[in-house]
Amino acid sequence: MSYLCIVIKTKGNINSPTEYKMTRMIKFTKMHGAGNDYIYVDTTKYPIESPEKLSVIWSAPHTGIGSDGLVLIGSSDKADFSMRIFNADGSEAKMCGNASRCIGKYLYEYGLTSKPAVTLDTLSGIKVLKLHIKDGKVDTVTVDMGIPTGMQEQTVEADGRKFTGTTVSMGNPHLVIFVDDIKEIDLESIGPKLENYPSFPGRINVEFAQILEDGKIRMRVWERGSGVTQACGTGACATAVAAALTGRAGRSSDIIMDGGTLTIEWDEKNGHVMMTGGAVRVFDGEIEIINA
Ligand SMILES: N[C@@H](CCC[C@H](N)C(=O)O)C(=O)O
Repeated sequence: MSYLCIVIKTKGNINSPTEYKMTRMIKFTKMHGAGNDYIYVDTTKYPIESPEKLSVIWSAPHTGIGSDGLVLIGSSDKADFSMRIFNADGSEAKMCGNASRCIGKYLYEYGLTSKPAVTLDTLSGIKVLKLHIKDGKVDTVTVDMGIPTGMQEQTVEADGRKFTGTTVSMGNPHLVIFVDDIKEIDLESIGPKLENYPSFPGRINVEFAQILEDGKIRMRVWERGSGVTQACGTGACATAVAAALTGRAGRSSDIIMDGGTLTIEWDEKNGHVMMTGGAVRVFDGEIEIINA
């Protein structure tokens, strides 16, 4: 396991001894789910006051730790633990599929729980995580992502092209667009235009997807508040739902993203979407913040 110590001055002056007295070390863990990487902080031990600001500073690739955002693990009076998720631009989202699996691994492997099923309080309700354990480690996690809502056909225009997609909310909003050849899509150019499209005043996550010959689904994502990421758990669920609704796939799909594959099952009986995939701890670190 690697260990990293980074000092980032968020405010203050090297010549000011008073401000130096106000520094604090925060332990964090960098984790990824299918390449979607976040900085995880256990706020029961390391309370954080301005996560919106820290997410921007810490997520920066060259001057920070580098990540798609910041995830806070906390206590809850409604569930075993709580999760808050901040994008790299500091905006807070209601739900994060990849982070919920990583939290399952974090809680079990750092001894915060010994239960194979954990409840997680999120801004999008309580989620149940089922930990699949192999040789004492969390191998994969299945998350009950709840019932999708807001499914509607939506036509949008960007870079002189018209696209018709399906909106799906998995607690956070997604627009899923199926295309014949995903390689033709310039995501860096089209993504921000659709994220900020006038029809979506709260902005939106955008997925481009292609049905492959073997029935699996190749998907690339532009995430609201973080840009192109290697994977999006809620986006994978939204893609599977959109594919099933439009007759492109059945109720179970493998969604292949840039950083890995997630298996999504949309239960016909109760309408819940179940997401299964891996979670990886990259390294632990310590970072200094100056509260002045
Ligand atoms: N990567 C996430 C979703 C993170 C939040 C999203 N960018 C939003 O603003 O809604 C996932 O794995 O679900």
